Amino acid sequence: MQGLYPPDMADPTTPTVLLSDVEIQRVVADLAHRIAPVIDDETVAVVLLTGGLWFAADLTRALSRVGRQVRFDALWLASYGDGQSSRGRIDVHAPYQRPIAGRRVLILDDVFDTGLSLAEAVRITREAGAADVLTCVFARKPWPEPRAVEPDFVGWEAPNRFLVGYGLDHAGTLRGLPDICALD
Ligand SMILES: O=P(O)(O)OC[C@H]1O[C@H](OP(=O)(O)OP(=O)(O)O)[C@H](O)[C@@H]1O
Ligand code: HPA
Repeated sequence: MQGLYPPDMADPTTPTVLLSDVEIQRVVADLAHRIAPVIDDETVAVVLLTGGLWFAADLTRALSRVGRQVRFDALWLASYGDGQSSRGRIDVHAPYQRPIAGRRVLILDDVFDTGLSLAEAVRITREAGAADVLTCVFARKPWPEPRAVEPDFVGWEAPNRFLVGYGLDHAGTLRGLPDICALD
């Protein structure tokens, strides 16, 4: 890929579009309708940085449009580094900014793959004293065995391919693609 977007079909390394930005916004709006009845304005939406940023920005605005003005915080976790498979160890780069003890928390992430990142986020959140922990991922990838924690809300069941765009990166690149694409 030569930095061109939309894709140059003659380039064999061009990411294949799996879900367009228009379809992404439909999925986000649908998630907001499903989530709104189980949260209130005291709920803390928590983005898992870095990849969850784009989804969390869209979902919190979609929630606002259906009447939910959530609080907001971030947890900065990393497990993939620059590779295409999980290192199996989660590094916590930044903890919560504000106390969440006694609050309902809605954890938001771009993709659920091995499930390790979400499980660690849930563990940290419970340990910080949250009253209740809900989880929502934009995309869930298939996995051969049961994962420790399944998300409460899933926007899109993704194929088992390496995804980029809408926050998903390849070694820090391609997060800003408006569509979700497969690189393999
Ligand atoms: O279910 P898992 O196998 O844990 O994979 C999902 C996690 O992997 C990515 O994060 P990454 O560690 O690459 O950091 P990033 O958010 O900076 O991309 C993604 O944003 C999820 O948080
Ligand atoms: O398919 C993926 N793409 C980018 N980052 C990821 N982290 C887990 N799975 C993926």
